[in-house]
Amino acid sequence: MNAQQASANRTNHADLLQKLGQRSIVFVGLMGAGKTAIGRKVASALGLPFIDSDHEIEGVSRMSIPELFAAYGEPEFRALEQRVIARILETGPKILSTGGGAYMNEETRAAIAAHGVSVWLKADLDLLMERVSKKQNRPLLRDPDPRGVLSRLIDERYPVYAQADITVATRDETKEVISSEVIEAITHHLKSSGKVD
Ligand SMILES: Nc1ncnc2c1ncn2[C@@H]1O[C@H](COP(=O)(O)OP(=O)(O)O)[C@@H](O)[C@H]1O
Ligand SMILES: O=C(O)C1=C[C@@H](OP(=O)(O)O)[C@@H](O)[C@H](O)C1
Ligand SMILES: [Mg+2]
Repeated sequence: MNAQQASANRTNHADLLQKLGQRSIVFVGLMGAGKTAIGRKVASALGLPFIDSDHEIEGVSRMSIPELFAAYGEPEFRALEQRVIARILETGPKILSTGGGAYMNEETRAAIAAHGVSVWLKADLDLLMERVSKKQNRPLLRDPDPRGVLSRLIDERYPVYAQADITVATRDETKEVISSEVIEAITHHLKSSGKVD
C-alpha cells in the first residue's frame, strides 16, 4: 500500500477512524484463525499501520518463535510477549495481531481493554486444523496429536476469548470477505458503544 492509497482508504473509513480515536484494533483467537492474515488486510483497508506481535518478538529477540521456545521455554516467551504487546499498545491507532496465547494473560487483556478494541476471530476445529497444517512454525502443535492439542485449547481459551469486544465467526471464505465482515463489525461496535478516546 502506497501513501496515496492509504490516504484514500482513510477517507473511505473516516467515520470508523474518528470513533476509534487513538485506540488500536487488536485481533485475538486461536492459532490458524487468521489473525495475522486478516489483520494485515484490515490494516491496508483502513490505511493504518499493521503490527504482528510474533513478528515483533522475533525482531527484538533475533530468534524465530520455535527457537525462542526451544532456548528459553514458554514462560520466557510469555513474559516477552506481554512486554512487547504493552509497548506496541502505547501508541495508536494501529492494527495489532497477537499470538494465540497472548490474550490468556490477564495484564495483556487489561492493556488491550485500555488501549484497544478487541476482535476475536472464532473458528471451528476443522478449519483451524486445515490452516495450521500449512506451516510447521507453531511449537505448541509439534505434538503427535495436534488436533487434540487444538481441541483442548478451544476448551481452555474460548471462554476467555469471549471477553473480546467483538466476535467474528470466520469460516471457509476468502480473506477479502472476512476482512470486510470484520470492518463492518467494528463499525457497528463503535457506533453502538459511542466511545471515543
Ligand atoms: N480467510 C482465509 N482464507 C484462506 N486462507 C486463510 C484465510 N485466513 C487465513 N488464511 C491462511 O491460513 C493460515 C493461518 O493464518 P494466520 O493468519 O497465520 O493465522 P493466525 O495468525 O491466527 O495463527 C495462513 O496460511 C493464512 O494465509
Ligand atoms: O496459541 C499460542 O499459544 C501461540 C500462537 C502463535 O501465534 P498464532 O496464533 O499467530 O499462530 C505463537 O504466538 C506461538 O506459537 C504460541
Ligand atoms: Mg499469527
